Amino acid sequence: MGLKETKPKSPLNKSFGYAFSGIIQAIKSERNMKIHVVTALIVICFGFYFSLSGIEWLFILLAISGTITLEMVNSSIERAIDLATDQIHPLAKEAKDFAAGAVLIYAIFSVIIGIIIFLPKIVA
Ligand SMILES: Nc1ncnc2c1ncn2[C@@H]1O[C@H](COP(=O)(O)OP(=O)(O)OP(=O)(O)O)[C@@H](O)[C@H]1O
Repeated sequence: MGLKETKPKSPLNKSFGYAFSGIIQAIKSERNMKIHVVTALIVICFGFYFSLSGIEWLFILLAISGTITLEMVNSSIERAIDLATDQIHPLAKEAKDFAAGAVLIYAIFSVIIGIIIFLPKIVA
């Protein structure tokens, strides 16, 4: 019998606790997470300064939450691969590079959203 069958399910409050500690641990241990969180706080301050509309906030919050979420998934994929093998393997490389590519695509999309929303307000 594997760990999955023997381990009882965690109560909901404990699961939330694990999730929150995962977020804190990711911010503490990942340089990119720190960059994303600081950038997000700066963008949110700009958002209040420029009194963004509801739709504009929606896009900004989607960009921020999507980037941070993908960065966490990328970091967990990196850890899972490092745990699975310490060998150099083309599949390990692809898995890590695909995950990093996913973050990059969303980050570029987020920068474009930021430019579309903030640039006209800054130049006005
Ligand atoms: N086991 C492996 N086999 C083959 N290539 C690997 C392996 N581990 C890492 N790589 C290559 O090295 C790159 C860097 O891997 P690493 O685990 O150091 O991530 P990183 O880019 O430093 O991540 P971060 O800076 O977010 O911690 C990967 O994107 C991949 O191309």
